[in-house]
Amino acid sequence: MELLSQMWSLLGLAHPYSYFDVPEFLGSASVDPNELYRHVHLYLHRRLLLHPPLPPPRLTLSSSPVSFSLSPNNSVEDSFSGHRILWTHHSDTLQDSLEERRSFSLRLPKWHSPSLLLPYLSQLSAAARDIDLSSRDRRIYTNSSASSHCSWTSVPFRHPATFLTLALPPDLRSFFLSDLSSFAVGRDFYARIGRPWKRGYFLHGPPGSGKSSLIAAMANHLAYDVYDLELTRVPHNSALKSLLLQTTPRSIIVIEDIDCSLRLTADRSRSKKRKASTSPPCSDEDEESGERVTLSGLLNFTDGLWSCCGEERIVVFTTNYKQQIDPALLRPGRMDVHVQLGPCGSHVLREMVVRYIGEAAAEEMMPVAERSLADGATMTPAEVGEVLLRNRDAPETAVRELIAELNADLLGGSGGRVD
Ligand SMILES: Nc1ncnc2c1ncn2[C@@H]1O[C@H](COP(=O)(O)OP(=O)(O)OP(=O)(O)O)[C@@H](O)[C@H]1O
Repeated sequence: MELLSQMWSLLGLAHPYSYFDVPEFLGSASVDPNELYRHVHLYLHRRLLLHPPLPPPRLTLSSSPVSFSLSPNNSVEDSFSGHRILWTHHSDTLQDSLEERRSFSLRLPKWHSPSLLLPYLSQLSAAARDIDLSSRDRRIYTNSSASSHCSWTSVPFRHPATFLTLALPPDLRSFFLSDLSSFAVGRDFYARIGRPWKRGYFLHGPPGSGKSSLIAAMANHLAYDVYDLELTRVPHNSALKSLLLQTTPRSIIVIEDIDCSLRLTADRSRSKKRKASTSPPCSDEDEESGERVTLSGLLNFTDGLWSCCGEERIVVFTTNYKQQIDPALLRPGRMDVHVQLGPCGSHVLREMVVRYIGEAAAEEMMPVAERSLADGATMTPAEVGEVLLRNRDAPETAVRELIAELNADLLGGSGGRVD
């Protein structure tokens, strides 16, 4: 690059473009050169796939998806704010060594380069992060046995639930879509207000009301990994901290059935009794002996000092029995969003019937079903799904069975709401 610039000045010509050794140029800015290199690589790869230049770059065919690669000294064009931008791939072999050094050089119009470079690179990094998110293989982790060294094991996460496949009351669906999306782009907001970039959801409702499916839809919507934390396998608070430290950003940490994971309420009431007697505040015996996970350990995990290691994380607690949860876990400021899921309302029921057996069946059954629902009949989405699934090739039977089950159950119910 330097050589090229010198050639232009030797020839006495006004050099129309500026070349940048990007990491050097950004030396004073807080940019990680390795991360930037990776972003440039991802971005150019996607660009080559979408806009192959002429003559086309080398095409690599293998069992994995088709991919283009840019041979050394070849360039790929981009544009930004109406200006032409050129990336060139370089590959040099170091003297006295077989090691190959690869780099990209960026060429920008000279007179605009100071104002273009940083906005262009930050746009490129944002695009690369999106590509990264949408293409990476996501995983679901679970904590392994209750040995003193707790760790996570994982498998690929391929749950099919999304906010399109789940039947939800429209206001709940739009609440989740906008709440999750604004969380995902909230880095600057959380930094500005001085809070860790995390969000807590507390989902409660009867078995089969869709709590796990909703978590899967959240993870799919954000393209996050899932850490399914089995508290009964965590031997003590230090192990809980260690597990937390091992989680990665852009993840959802889930504790299902929090009411039966631990006897947290019992811990709490014992602790209260102790406080009323002679023990000093917070002197939880279990915590002192370090023998098990306590309520205070869990609270520290959700919103204490340890909660802010790592960023862009969502914590979800679920329970079938909200009344059995210690109020300390639910007090304002602890879990940001409380959502009650329940038996199907008429909207959810209709949506499920349409999706499983078609519009005509829904038209036929909804007037009768709505009367039963108004009279207090309840069925959870899981119960409705079961009837529809086993009769998916016989819509008339499905309708008949659903109406019969609704009439057999005349208790009250809602369809789900944000508390
Ligand atoms: N809103 C929904 N739309 C479509 N199907 C649903 C919905 N909610 C639940 N289901 C179906 O019901 C079944 C059970 O759902 P899920 O496991 O999410 O419920 P849950 O509330 O987590 O139950 P549990 O408390 O027993 O763990 C799943 O097969 C799921 O596909």
